[in-house]
Amino acid sequence: RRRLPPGPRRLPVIGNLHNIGRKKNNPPHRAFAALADRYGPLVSIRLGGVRAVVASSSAAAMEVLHRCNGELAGRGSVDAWHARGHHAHSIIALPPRRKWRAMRKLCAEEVFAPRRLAAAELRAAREDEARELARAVSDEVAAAIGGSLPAATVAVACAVFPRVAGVLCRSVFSEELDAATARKLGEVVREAVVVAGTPNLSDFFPAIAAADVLGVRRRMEKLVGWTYGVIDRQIELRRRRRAASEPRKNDLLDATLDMEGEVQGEGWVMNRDAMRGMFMDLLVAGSGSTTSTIEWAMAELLQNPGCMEKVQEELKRVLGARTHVAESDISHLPYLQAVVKETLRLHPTVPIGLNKAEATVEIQGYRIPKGTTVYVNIWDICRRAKAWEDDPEKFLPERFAGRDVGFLGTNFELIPFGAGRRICLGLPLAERMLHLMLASLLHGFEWTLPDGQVGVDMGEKFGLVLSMATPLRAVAKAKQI
Ligand code: HEM
Repeated sequence: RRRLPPGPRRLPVIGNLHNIGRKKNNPPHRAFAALADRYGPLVSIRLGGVRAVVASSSAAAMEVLHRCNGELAGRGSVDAWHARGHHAHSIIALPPRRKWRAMRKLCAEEVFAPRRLAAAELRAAREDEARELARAVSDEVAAAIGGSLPAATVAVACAVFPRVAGVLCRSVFSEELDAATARKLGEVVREAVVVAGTPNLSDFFPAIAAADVLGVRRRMEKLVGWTYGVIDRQIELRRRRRAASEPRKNDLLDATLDMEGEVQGEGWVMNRDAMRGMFMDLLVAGSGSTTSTIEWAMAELLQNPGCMEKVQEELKRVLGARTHVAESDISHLPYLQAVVKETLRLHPTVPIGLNKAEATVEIQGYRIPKGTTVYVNIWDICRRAKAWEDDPEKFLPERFAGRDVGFLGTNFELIPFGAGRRICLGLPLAERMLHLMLASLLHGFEWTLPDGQVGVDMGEKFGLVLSMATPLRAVAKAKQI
């Protein structure tokens, strides 16, 4: 008999909103995991006026992101993305039709294609930003020693964010941001991912979305407006340079300006709004998730001194007397790669995938009607999958030794970047930045917890990006290489 997946009892009007609420210590990915414990890998819920299904096993994820992906690659609606009409030009928010395809293709060709990533100037930019990260920490250590302290206490995400933003801006605009703008962008991104990711009444009761009861859209408008301002300045700068016949940069910005004003099919035009939408997605989606992953990795290593020692020994062995890490080193650093995989497994910074059924499909014998929001609980799958039954909650990079399990979207027990048609667009760049920046932090310094601190607060701050609730501060001491 065709039927919906099982699920908890619904209350009038709110449905199951009380099951995912805004309760502290019970963010949606954990609340969904609790429902999966009780009802199985496919759970039916109703969130206000929205019918939804949560997929929480690698087998269910494979159905959603592979077998039925043609029908399930739609995007659930997030009202915050409507701020300043951003959703109409956002790769993240657009339905999987021609405009979304064209924008993805353009970014893939101009930024993320192997040929572009291998270009000498872009590789140099990434290595340069990783060196800058080490230099910024060194400066803090030197200042502490100058002030007669033996080492510096570093706010890890604050040190990493400007360098990640630097890579993104250099990859997209061939420009760096000045220090003040990079710092402010860090604050804006941190706020935007929480504002846009927190459960919002407007998402569950679309009929009253225009009232913006919780003020989410209004808050988002300010953040989007500020980021558009940064993007507009880059566009204007390039326009002036092109008008002055300066040499082309042949980057994504040049490619979009070449297309400006042209009708691209389905009636959409490459104009300033389309550029703003596309560039903002790359800056915001790329910077927050990458920075938080590096911060989680450092937090895990600080609490697992054996792993810290092992990864630093590997770096020392492979790099020898060299002080800086090159991208070509990464393939010789299998333990570092395992540390990154294990971090992404335990702390996938995009914890929940947000799909929408564009047609009715059948999954594991259940019927998923057209229009259903299909959540993929990436966080739960990465901890629950049978493949991790050997203490899945433990940080254990060794579990990857001799195992051909990657995060490229083919092993459904490890899908921190999603899979299928909407797999993370920035994956190839994220992968490079994660290894390079983490290696730079680990190779140059001894890291410990601040004096008197026992353990790290691993509490999570839920949003579009799952970050550390208490930003990590760690003590860096220059290392003899
Ligand atoms: C550790 C870093 C990152 C993680 C864990 C991550 C994870 C994800 C995930 C899970 C998705 C959703 C996939 C789905 O809907 O099924 C996604 C989408 C996306 N990511 Fe990433 N991401 C990271 C870095 C980046 C970077 C560096 C960029 C760009 C510079 C980027 C750009 C995007 C975009 C544009 C999308 C939307 C794709 C679409 O809807 O078609 N991400 N990412």
